[in-house]
Amino acid sequence: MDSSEKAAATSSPRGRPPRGRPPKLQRNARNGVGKGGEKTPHMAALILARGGSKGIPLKNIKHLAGVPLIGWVLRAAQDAGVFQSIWVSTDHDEIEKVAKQCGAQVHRRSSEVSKDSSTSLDAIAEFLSYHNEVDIVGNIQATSPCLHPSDLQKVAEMIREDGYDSVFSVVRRHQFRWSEIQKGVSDVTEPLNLNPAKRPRRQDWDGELYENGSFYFAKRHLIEMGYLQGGKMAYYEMRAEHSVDIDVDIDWPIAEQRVLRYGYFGKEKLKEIKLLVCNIDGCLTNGHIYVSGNQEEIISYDVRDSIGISLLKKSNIEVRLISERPCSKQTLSSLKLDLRMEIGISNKLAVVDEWRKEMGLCWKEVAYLGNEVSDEECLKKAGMSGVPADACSIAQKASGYICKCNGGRGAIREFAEHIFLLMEKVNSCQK
Ligand SMILES: CC(=O)N[C@H]1[C@H]([C@H](O)[C@H](O)CO)O[C@](OP(=O)(O)OC[C@H]2O[C@@H](n3ccc(N)nc3=O)[C@H](O)[C@@H]2O)(C(=O)O)C[C@@H]1O
Repeated sequence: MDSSEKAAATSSPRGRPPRGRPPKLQRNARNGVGKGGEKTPHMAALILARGGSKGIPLKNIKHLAGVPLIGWVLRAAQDAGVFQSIWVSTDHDEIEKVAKQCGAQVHRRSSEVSKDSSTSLDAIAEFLSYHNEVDIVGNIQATSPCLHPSDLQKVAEMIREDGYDSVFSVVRRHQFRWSEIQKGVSDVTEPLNLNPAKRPRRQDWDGELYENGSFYFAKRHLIEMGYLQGGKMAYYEMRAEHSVDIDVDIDWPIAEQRVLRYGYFGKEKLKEIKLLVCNIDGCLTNGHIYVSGNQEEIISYDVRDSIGISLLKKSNIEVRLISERPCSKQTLSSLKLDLRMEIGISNKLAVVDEWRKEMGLCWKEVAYLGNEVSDEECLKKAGMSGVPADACSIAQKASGYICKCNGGRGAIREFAEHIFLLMEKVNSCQK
């Protein structure tokens, strides 16, 4: 358990009696806690991802730190191990494709619940009307990408064990609020949650709880009555650093930094990278080969990539090249990259495995940049994996990072920077 997970486990969910309109629900047998051998209620994770988004076009699948936005929460949901099914509800073909690549099932929703004016509740209710098997829905918002499986496990327990009907995420803030000055109504402001004569210090004040939009869990009956929050309600308090809400486009770069520092990168702990293996055609080059009259191969590469390679070497990360095609060694050596390479390799996994054993490394210490079907196994095994933006979909699916740059056009340099960023994360966790 890393330090962030440990603190998340100590987050304090506290139940509050419902106030105001939401009705109190009767616990029924179907949603019961499993006494007397009843079947475990079906808890479905549901990520709403419509195609039209206000600020950022196709926001839900835009790459954030190399991963499509929905990919971050899908990974957390999958690794939480508490859901009987994991769904993306969308009205868009491209989002459907990406959701399936990320391992989710897809509910194609109607245009009525995909409008700018449609609420999340409309879309969740529609999903439920098509899925009778689902008893509890965990609506996880892709716009909060720093979610961890441990958060979801805790909430599932609150619903299954403690009998809550609905649980939603909140974050604690220490913010002083002031009333609005409104022309003709009031021309002065008043403190709303502080006494200016006794301004509390941060450590003397518990702050206030705000919905942070990360997730909303609710039982079927509640949603069918038109509520996402109600019945026996509780909140789940998330750590402030995990609480990210991408609302407007200026939130995007902040979220990217946050996710690199505090996001969830999978079950296996990241290790320091010692070797980067890079496929030649389509990663080092753009895949084009020009053949001269005397059968000489001419390839092109990007100087940014050779800079990336020297930066990696300076950081003591060895770089090696591999290729399925018997490329011209003469052409490659004229690039003066001074890298060890193996060409004409039908089984890349066997070669990379040999290399890592020779260097005394485990797979977690190996990074792999590939773009083809023949790279799939290495991408899956490597501690860090990346593909250029124009890699084939099989390689993209197997990879943890999708570059913005194409192969032969800066992808190595970009992947190198991603490795350096993650190395900072590894090192800061070790301190
Ligand atoms: C559960 C709920 O009410 N969510 C609303 C949230 C929530 O109140 C805040 O996050 C709290 O901080 O606010 C909204 O949040 P937003 O518009 O960013 O939507 C959050 C995510 O849900 C998807 N979505 C939303 C509504 C809908 N009918 N279909 C969808 O696919 C979006 O694409 C996005 O990935 C808002 O800003 O108006 C609209 C959302 O509907």
